[in-house]
Amino acid sequence: MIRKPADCTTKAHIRTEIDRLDGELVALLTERFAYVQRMAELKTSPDEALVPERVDEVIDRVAAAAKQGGLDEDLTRDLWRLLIEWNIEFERRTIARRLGQ
Ligand SMILES: C=C(O[C@@H]1C=C(C(=O)O)C=C[C@H]1O)C(=O)O
Repeated sequence: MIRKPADCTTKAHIRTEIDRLDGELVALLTERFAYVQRMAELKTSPDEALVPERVDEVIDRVAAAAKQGGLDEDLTRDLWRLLIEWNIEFERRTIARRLGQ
């Protein structure tokens, strides 16, 4: 049974819910990454990996959603910047390898 934060009366209750949510977050990040992998298949040059306007658009959107939901905006920007930088490097490496570069 899922407990809302206010219904948690022990640290164990809270850790159970955090572990549950971490599992869901990893599943979502895995699903997101599958689209990044597909993007790397569609792009034809490592130079296409970084799309600065798109990076800004994604980060601005998640930061606005975080702010609206009460999550720290700067934390969200930092997390997504790290995630996207990693994805861009992944795309660069994957495309370069495919082209034998
Ligand atoms: C997925 C893309 O490739 C890169 C990865 C992004 C992401 O993880 O959201 C965003 C911009 C791109 O630099 C894309 O071009 O949209």
